[in-house]
Amino acid sequence: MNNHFGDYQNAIYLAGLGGVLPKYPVDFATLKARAEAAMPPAILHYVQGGCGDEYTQDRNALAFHDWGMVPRMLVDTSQRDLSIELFGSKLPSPLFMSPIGVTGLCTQDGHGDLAAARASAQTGVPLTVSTLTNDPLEDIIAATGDTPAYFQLYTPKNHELAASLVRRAENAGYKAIVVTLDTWVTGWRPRDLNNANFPQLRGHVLQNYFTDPVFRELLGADPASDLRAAVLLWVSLFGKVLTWNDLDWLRSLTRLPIVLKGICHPDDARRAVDAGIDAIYCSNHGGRQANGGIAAIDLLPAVVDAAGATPVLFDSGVRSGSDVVKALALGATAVGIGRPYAYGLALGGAEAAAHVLRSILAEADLMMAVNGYPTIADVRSAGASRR
Ligand SMILES: Cc1cc2nc3c(=O)[nH]c(=O)nc-3n(C[C@H](O)[C@H](O)[C@H](O)COP(=O)(O)O)c2cc1C
Ligand SMILES: O=C(O)C(=O)c1ccccc1
Repeated sequence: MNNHFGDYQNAIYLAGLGGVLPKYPVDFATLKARAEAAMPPAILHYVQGGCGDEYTQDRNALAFHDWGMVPRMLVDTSQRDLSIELFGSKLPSPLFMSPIGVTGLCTQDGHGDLAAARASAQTGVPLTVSTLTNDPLEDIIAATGDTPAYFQLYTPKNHELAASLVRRAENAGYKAIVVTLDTWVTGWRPRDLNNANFPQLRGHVLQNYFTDPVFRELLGADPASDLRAAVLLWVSLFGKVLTWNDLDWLRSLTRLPIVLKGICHPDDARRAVDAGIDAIYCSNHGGRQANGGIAAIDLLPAVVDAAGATPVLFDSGVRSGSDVVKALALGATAVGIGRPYAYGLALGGAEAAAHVLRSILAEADLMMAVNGYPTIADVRSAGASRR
C-alpha cells in the first residue's frame, strides 16, 4: 500500500514554480518564531513555557539528536506503509495529537478545539481532546469526521463527576480514555507565575465542566450567572491524586480502552500492564510538570521493553518527521505531537495545524524512503542507536 504523505513535498515545489510559496513554515524553528510574533503574550507563554528553567523541556527535544538510525541501501522503498492499528481502528499514520488544554485559546475566535478537530478530520491524525476545552467534548468530536478521537481525563476529586465525564465521552463516540497521572497539581512554571497567568482561573477552557450535569448540580446554578463561583468549584474539584488502588474504579467507569499518560518508569509500565491497562503513554508532559528530569525519549526504550505486547504511546519533544521515526524505532506504537500543532492553530487555524501535521508526516515518510525502511515494522526492527 502506498501513501501520499511524501507528495506534500512535490506539491510545495510545484506551487513554487507558479510563484506560490508555502503559507506556513515546514520546520519547527520557523514555526515557533512565527507563533512568537503572532500569539498574545499570555497564551504564548502558557503554551511555550515549562517548569523551572525549562531544562527538561529543552532536553526532551535536544535528546532526539543523541539517537540515530543507520541507512540501508538497495531496499525497494518505492512503496511505504505508515499505517498502524490502534484501539481497534486502522490509522493512516502513527501520529496523534496530544491533549492540549488551551487548544481552544490558540485561535483568535476561542474555538481552537473545533479547529484542531477539523485538522484531525483533514489529516486522519487522531485528536486527543483534553478535559480542558472551550467547546463541549460532544461538539469537538462532531468535527473530527471519520478520524477516531480519544478523550483525556483529568480525574476530578468527585467520583460522580469523573464518571459523568467518562460516560459522556463514551456516549459521544471517543475510542479511548487517556488518564493523565502527572497533573493533579500544576508544576512550578515561572513564566506563568511571573505574570500571574493561569487561564483556567479566568474561566477559560472549562466548558466540559460547565456543561456537565453533575458539575451543574454541585454548583446549584448556571455557571454563566456566577462565573466566579463556578471557577472556584472547579478549583476545588480539579485534581484527584490517583494511586494504583484507583485503577479498578477507573476500569469500572468504561468499556473503552484505558491509557495511562505519564508512565516513564519500567516498573510502573509493568505494573500497569499487570493491572490490565490497555496502553501506556510515556510522556513527561513536555517538561511542564517536573523540571530536572531525563528527556522522555531516553526513557522510552525501557518502558517499551517492560510493556511487552501492550501498545506504548509517546510524546514530549517531537518536533519533526525524523523525531517521529526515531520514536518508532525505539518502540513507540504511536507518536504524539504537542506544541507544534498549537503553534499551527495560532498561525492559521485548522488549515495551518493540518499543514504542520502534513509536514511532519511528509518528512517521516521521506526519511523512511531514503533510509531503506518501507514499513514501520522495518523501522522498529532496525532500532536506533545512541551516537
Ligand atoms: C499548553 C499545553 C497544555 C497542555 N494541556 C494538557 C492537558 O490538558 N492534558 C494533558 O494530559 N496534557 C497536556 N499537555 C501535555 C501534552 O499532552 C504533551 O504531553 C506535551 O505537549 C508534549 O510535549 P511537547 O509539546 O513539547 O512535545 C499540555 C501541553 C501544553 C504545551
Ligand atoms: O497546562 C498544562 O500542561 C496542563 O495540562 C494543566 C491543566 C490543568 C491544571 C494545570 C496544568
